[in-house]
Amino acid sequence: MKILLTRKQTKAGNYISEIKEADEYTIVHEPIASIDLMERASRAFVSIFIRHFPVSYKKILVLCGVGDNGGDGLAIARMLYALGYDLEIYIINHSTKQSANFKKNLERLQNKIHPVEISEIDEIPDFNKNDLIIDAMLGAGLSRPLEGLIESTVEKLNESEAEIVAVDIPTGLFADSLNGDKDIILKADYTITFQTPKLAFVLPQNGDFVGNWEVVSIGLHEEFIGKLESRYFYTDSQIAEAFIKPRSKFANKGHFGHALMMAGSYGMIGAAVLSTRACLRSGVGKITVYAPECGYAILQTAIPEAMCLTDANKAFLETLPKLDNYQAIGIGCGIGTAPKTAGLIEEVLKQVKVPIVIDADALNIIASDKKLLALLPKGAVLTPHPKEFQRLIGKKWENDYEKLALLEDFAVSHQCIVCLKGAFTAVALPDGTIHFNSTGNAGMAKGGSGDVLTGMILALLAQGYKPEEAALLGVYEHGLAGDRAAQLKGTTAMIASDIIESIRF
Ligand SMILES: NC(=O)C1=CN([C@@H]2O[C@H](COP(=O)(O)OP(=O)(O)OC[C@H]3O[C@@H](n4cnc5c(N)ncnc54)[C@H](OP(=O)(O)O)[C@@H]3O)[C@@H](O)[C@H]2O)[C@H](O)CC1
Ligand SMILES: [K+]
Repeated sequence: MKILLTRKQTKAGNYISEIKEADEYTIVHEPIASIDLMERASRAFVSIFIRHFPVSYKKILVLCGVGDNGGDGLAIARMLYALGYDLEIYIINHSTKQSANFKKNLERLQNKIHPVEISEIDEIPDFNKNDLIIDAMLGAGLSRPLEGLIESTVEKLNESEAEIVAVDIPTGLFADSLNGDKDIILKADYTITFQTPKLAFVLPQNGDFVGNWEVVSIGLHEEFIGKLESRYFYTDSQIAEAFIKPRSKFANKGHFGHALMMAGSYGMIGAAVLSTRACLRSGVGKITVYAPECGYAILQTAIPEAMCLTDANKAFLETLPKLDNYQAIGIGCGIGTAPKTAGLIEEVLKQVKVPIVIDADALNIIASDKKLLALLPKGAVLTPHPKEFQRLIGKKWENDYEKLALLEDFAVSHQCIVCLKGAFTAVALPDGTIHFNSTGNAGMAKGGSGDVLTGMILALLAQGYKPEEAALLGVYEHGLAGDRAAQLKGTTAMIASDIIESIRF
């Protein structure tokens, strides 16, 4: 799914809103009247809302601004009222310019519900934990940080224990540009957003404001959206599943590649076990794990399906094995950063001729000797967590938007694929696009999860998936396996081995 922007810089240097353009195109070419598009959006919101909140759940306060977000609020209130919900409407008079759709929806209330107008700070009602707030104050039209009446309303809401559902975007949050440190932004518990995820929603710094969010289609013109030149994407099930290659009935193990996993050191053989097992669970034909000698008995016992080659060194990897017989190579999980291991990494980078996935200490080794960056093969898949990525680029970022710019820059300049791990793992491709992952959960923020991902990506590379596909599909399936594991064990209890046991292809 494309992530459409409300503030996109054109080649000429000015800014446009892709969402507004898609809106206008839909209105003219579907065709549909603007007020009917709002009706459709509001109905779509309600269809999701009623799944989460039954009629007698809580008293609902619908807080409306006077633009189209407020118009949505009025239409949503009318629809929920007709379904029997107990609600009050408050209009926050932040401006004297009411939008045409807002006015029309005010008329459509037909005196059935009488909105309370709020024009002064002392008229803002009290909010408490038995209230369910629908935030329709401001959405995609936010043009400056909050101030005055609307800022005070949001402050009061944030201090209350009321439960909050935002319409489209929590009030005060810029959809795809940086808020100031001191900006007041509504802390929503849920956000139901229209048509496209907003870039702000996938950035960790905004997690407190957006809460759990869901996208609902409002039927904007697909062909128009298809033609937009987007830089940001959201990997949903439709995109990920389209990559999956079916296994032919007459296939044999030779069709699915022979992978080499170079992993482990004394005290970290577990990383070799996890990554190798995850690789096997992800469809590889054969795997050889190359580990220091101390890992031999452990690996042969723990993973009978894998072949094991050992380095002469007992404790860490030192000597380059033959790389000829493999379709893909994985390197880095638990290898440590001994100087001799660093020498091995340099040799691998110089000699590798097949797709490669590089993780953990292999990345740290590259980061500590920047000349190795020049040896990164085109199309290499790198799987750093944020600290490892900071070491690679040699600097810290001030905010998540700067992080995205650095990520894009790195992937383009090194022509490689970077999977920056975290909630909504960001996969940057050599063409400069960034693809945020839709699966996964906080239970995966534990030792070993990254080793599992490396193994999964290695398996896909060995099976002949293009590096871009292997990264996007691997990250998606890894998160999905994590979500299944969380259902079985809970996010606190689940461990990396549970993720492996939940891989399903
Ligand atoms: N395609 C879609 O997704 C659709 C979305 N819909 C809904 O429409 C809103 C966007 O509506 P819009 O009218 O463009 O914008 P808002 O309602 O968010 O706000 C506009 C008004 O707010 C004023 N404004 C802006 N910033 C501030 C501020 N910091 N403090 C106070 N007031 C502010 C702005 O005034 P100006 O002075 O800047 O002119 C406007 O008056 C979208 O979010 C969806 O909810 C449609 O329903 C269907 C299609
Ligand atoms: K809102």
